[in-house]
Amino acid sequence: MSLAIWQECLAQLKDELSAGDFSTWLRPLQAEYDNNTLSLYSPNKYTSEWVREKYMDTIETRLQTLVHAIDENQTIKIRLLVGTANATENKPTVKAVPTANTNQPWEGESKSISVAHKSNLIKKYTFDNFVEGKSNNFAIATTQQIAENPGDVYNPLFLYAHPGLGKTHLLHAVGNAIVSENPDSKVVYIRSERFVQDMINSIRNNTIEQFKEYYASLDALLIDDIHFFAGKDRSQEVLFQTFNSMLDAHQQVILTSDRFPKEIEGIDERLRTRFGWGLSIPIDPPELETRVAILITKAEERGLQLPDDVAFFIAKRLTITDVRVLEGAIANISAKAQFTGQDITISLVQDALRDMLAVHTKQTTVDNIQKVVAEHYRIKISDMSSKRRTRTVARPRQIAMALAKELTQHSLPEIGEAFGGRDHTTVLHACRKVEELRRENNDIQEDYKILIRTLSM
Ligand SMILES: Nc1ncnc2c1ncn2[C@@H]1O[C@H](COP(=O)(O)OP(=O)(O)OP(=O)(O)O)[C@@H](O)[C@H]1O
Repeated sequence: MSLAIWQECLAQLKDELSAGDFSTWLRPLQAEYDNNTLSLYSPNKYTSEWVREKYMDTIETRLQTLVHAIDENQTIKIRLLVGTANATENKPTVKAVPTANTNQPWEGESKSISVAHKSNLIKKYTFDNFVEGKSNNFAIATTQQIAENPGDVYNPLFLYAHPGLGKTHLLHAVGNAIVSENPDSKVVYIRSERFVQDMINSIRNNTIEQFKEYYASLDALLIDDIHFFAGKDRSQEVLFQTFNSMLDAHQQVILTSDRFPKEIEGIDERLRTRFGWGLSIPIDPPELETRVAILITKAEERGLQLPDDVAFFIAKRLTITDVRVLEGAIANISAKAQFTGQDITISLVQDALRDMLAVHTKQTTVDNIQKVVAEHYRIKISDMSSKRRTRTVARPRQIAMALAKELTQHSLPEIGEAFGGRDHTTVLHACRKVEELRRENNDIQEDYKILIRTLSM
């Protein structure tokens, strides 16, 4: 057995826990496997206590099930420690559960815990708990139409977005909606890695025809993270055949990727063209109001009441492009509030999110915004403060002012001051102008999004 068993366990828990809980508590654990012992290292005592209290039982049960699937007569020890792999502070807690034979291969094992032959739909991801905003309303409207008429309206549908903007959530939401409308329909969600792995196993076991038949029998196939196919020629060929026969038979296919179909490198031209045959829709990073709504919704899901001013406080500071960061923030706040028994106030939030906010504030100073925008438009930083009014300089300056307004806490007069002592009305005018330009001019809208992304990383 190898560390793969822990990875499989993590992959399962990732589907079950909220992304915030997963990335706050489980992702930071470092694992080490040696001599039939799985050691999990948490970065600090606080995380260790939380993991022990909330997740240890689940982790053990999960590992036990995985191990039993291979061999019922083995045992493994699980230790939860504070520290990193080679420098621990605490005495370990040792717990024993049955496990696999150490010499037994895990990867590619024909007994591997394949999930291809079930829907894999995660019930918690629905349209109801997907917060709508300008950044995603087109994607929501389209997927809802598909849910009502799978196979008929937009086929295939291609959703693309940066990580953490809700592609997976929407895929499950469509799947759940189709099944709830028609419980007999066969809908399958599958990650591309799993599709490839199942295909390899089928080739190895001489069951590729059954593999193809299985996909031919579905009403809807939801394939996540299609960029994973890059460079995997044989898998692309099988995907291409599967895809073609499904589209010909009006079976719904929805695919997601982190980029526009034509931009996925390492994918055969025929396949890329086919991806683009239906509709390709982006999901953009959530704007301020949507971030606020997401924070409030995620808090409600934990039974927490997040006051509006606190939600705005967080959303203005965490101008992220990955919603998991917002979920992580809520997980931290929730833990802090539970531990201390305090109400959720801005001061509690400042305390709970100290590190997160510090990292973020460092990046979103007006100076940094000016630097990043100047570099983007290849103008001098000094032109951010100069009196020059030619458009090549004035436009980027206005964009930088609008970004400063959106991403920092500075007032209009303070921003004006930072841009060569300009009046606050000039800043206000710049913000309005940029808003108008973003609506009317796609290039500016794209530039603006790229800049926000750069400044949020
Ligand atoms: N608009 C939204 N409303 C509510 N939750 C959201 C929204 N957007 C994203 N999320 C949440 O953020 C987390 C990450 O979303 P998801 O896994 O769907 O992203 P993704 O685009 O598939 O990311 P990746 O490319 O890394 O797989 C999920 O828990 C999801 O519920």
